[in-house]
Amino acid sequence: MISSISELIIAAFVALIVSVVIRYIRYRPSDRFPPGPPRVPLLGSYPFLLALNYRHLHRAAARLSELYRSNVIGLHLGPLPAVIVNDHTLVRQVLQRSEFDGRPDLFLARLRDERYARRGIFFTDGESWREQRKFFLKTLHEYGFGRRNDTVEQDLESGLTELISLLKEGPQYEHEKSLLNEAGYARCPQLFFALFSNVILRMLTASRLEREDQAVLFEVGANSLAFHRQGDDYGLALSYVPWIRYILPGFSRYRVLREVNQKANAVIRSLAEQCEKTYNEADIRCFIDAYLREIKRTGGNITTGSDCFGFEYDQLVIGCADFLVPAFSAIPAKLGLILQRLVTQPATVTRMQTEIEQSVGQARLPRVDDRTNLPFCEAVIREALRIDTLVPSGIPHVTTQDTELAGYQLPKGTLVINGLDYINHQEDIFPQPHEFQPERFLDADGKLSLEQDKSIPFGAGHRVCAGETFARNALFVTITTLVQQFNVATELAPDPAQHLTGVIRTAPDFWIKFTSR
Ligand code: HEM
Repeated sequence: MISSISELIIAAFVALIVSVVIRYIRYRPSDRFPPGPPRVPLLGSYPFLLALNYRHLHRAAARLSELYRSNVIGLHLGPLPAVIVNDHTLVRQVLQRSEFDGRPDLFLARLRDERYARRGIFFTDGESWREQRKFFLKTLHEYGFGRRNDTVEQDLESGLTELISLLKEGPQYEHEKSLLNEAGYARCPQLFFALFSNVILRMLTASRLEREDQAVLFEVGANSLAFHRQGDDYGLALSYVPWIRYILPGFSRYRVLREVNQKANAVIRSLAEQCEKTYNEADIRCFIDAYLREIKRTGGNITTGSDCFGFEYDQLVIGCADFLVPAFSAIPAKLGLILQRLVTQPATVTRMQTEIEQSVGQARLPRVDDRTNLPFCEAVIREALRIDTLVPSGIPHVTTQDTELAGYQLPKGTLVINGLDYINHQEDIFPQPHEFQPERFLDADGKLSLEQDKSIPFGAGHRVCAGETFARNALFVTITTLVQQFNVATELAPDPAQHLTGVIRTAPDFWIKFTSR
């Protein structure tokens, strides 16, 4: 009798546990939450994504859209409810509606800061983000960021002249030796580490580094690229279960990520200290001076470590990193992807060269102003930005209130992943989406048609990429200069299927031959 009662209790207990586990696994925040995979304790739906495609989570997400026949997928990343939006119209809505302007609190972002606080522009939100983004953009704009500006364009041209000399005459300094091999092939994307960071450096500090002093730029560039490559589309499991760093410091990639960020921050800190030493209220020379003035004005020099912040030193460091890191690695990575497309498209290169010949000639290098005169070259870069979307899943947003999307209910705090790579290959908008066709952005007269370019490589709305204009100008001037001066070839035909997905898409390091024309 006793034993049958205890068996009954055990059976009831097991049934209870099983039902709790099933309810946990199948949990949805509401009946109107989008369809999607179940979740497991701690990691949420991460293991299902990894099982579908552990190298490229945006492709796993595309597969989920097929499996659930839905362009909005509901799931959990760690404990957080999340949706993946794989539809052009809906992504536009997300980017335009202010209740989607939040950023999730990711540990990947926190580990960039000395005190693990949320700092910078990329990964912050609310009033602090709004105030800081406005200040950074307005002040950097004064120093030429994101607009036509003679100093910026001269700096770009100086950098390109140094690059041409390196490619034509070979390395002159120790740090340049690893950029070219004995057969004269150049290493990509490392070749471009100094080019754009040096331009941003002038805006931040009022001076650029001469060619002989640029070793530090190549070092920080390598760290920035490592940061971008070590992440994944959604910020790694480490972002959602930060304590796994104590158990698996290597596997979770905590150690390497923390280290590369600390190295980059140390360089920025020393730049800020140099500006501080010669700071003169009556002579504001650069962005860092302007920021230091703001720190003094608001009395905010003491770094609080709290998530609400104003003008303070740590914010200066991470905020500057938000502009330097993409200049170090996002634009070089994108250049690598464009060059890989060009080496397999000789007819495209010839057409670009003819256009440059007719409009610019050989006597001078192409300039930002030429963007309107070289519609085919501009279309090539736009097509490259579309086909190899640099940030395949955008940067995650988060809902700041309960809301709905396409009839689905999303609670406040839902992570929103914009499938930028998915929508930039949406067949109804970009016919033959996997074909490289710059002509898709030209009208019948061969003029660039912005209306026909519905791609969204930089996001849009309030959180649109803060460096879009700078990046577009930099890519245009660099690619047209290289094509004007050189023919390009690689030993092995590059294969887009080999691309790596971290925070951004990169081609694995490769060697490219620039032959003078
Ligand atoms: C080809 C190059 C680049 C591409 C494709 C790109 C793309 C993007 C994308 C997709 C986002 C996220 C938008 C969103 O949250 O919806 C972003 C954000 C951002 N980008 Fe870029 N980016 C590039 C280069 C740059 C450069 C060169 C800079 C600075 C010098 C920069 C600075 C930023 C900043 C600060 C944000 C965060 C904006 C915010 O959250 O308010 N980016 N970028």
